[in-house]
Amino acid sequence: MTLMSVEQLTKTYQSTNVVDELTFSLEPGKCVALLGPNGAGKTTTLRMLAGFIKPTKGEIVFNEERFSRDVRHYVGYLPQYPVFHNWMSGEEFLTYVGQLAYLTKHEAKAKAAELLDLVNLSDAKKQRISKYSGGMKQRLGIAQALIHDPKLIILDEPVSSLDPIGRREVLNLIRELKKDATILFSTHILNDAEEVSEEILLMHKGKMIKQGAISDVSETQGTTSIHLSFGDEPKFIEERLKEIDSVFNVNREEDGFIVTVHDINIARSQLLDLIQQEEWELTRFEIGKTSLEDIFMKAVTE
Ligand SMILES: Nc1ncnc2c1ncn2[C@@H]1O[C@H](COP(=O)(O)OP(=O)(O)OP(=O)(O)O)[C@@H](O)[C@H]1O
Repeated sequence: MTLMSVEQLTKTYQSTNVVDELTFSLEPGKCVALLGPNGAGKTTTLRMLAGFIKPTKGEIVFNEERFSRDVRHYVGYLPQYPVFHNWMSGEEFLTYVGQLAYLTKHEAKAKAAELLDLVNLSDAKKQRISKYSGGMKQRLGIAQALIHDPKLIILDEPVSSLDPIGRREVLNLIRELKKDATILFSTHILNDAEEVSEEILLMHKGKMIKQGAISDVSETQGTTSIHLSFGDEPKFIEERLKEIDSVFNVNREEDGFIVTVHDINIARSQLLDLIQQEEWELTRFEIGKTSLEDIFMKAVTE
């Protein structure tokens, strides 16, 4: 079953399609990372999905039905630059937000306590928000997005501006939340995507250039690399390596060679046979997988 499907979603500003015919769907219970460099159109996409701006063209369908109510009933949203009333305490702020979401004061207080516990801020609930660290503010922002028990949680760059401690706190929280929620978050930091999400949507210049499970996306990119170093560089080594049929490419590096190969098992034995036969002094033989970073760089520079 699909939680949300998006078809040909487009936003045009001054005759430029900053979001250009995106089609994808979100499955319930998954954590999906929307990746892309600055200006790719991530924020604009998320704002349309969260119901804050209208698409120029295209369709957003929730739970296989046309929205019967305003999409904001189903979606919790943390903007890239959340604004808080810094003079309030975390507890006061969440109670206030709860009342804005039509909870009674009593319900709002109970919900605030539940959420403060969930985002690990119970100990700081009486502190003014102005005293919170960046990570604490982001966690409060996430709690605010959860006030009406949304089906989908959308987080715009939730960790990009945080120091390593804040980043860790928020990534841990996302990992907790994804146990029983569907999360879509944007980032330009690939490690964050690899760490907590199962799927990626990769955007560039408004277009979707790659999408799918992280494992599939890395595998479909095909090649694997082997880093080789030698004590004394053997003569004609580059030519000799290129002669091997499973070798796809050889690049010279400062400390040896990066050999990209088609089939790692065949390449490993062919390379080791050659090295043994020639008695080359091998000092390093390291297999590397194509990382999400490589895929990203390849996709955005194509
Ligand atoms: N209201 C607007 N009017 C005109 N252009 C806009 C508007 N909002 C966004 N844009 C343009 O749309 C493009 C995509 O912006 P968007 O903020 O969605 O990108 P992003 O991927 O979120 O980037 P970042 O990581 O920098 O936030 C940019 O070129 C931006 O200048």
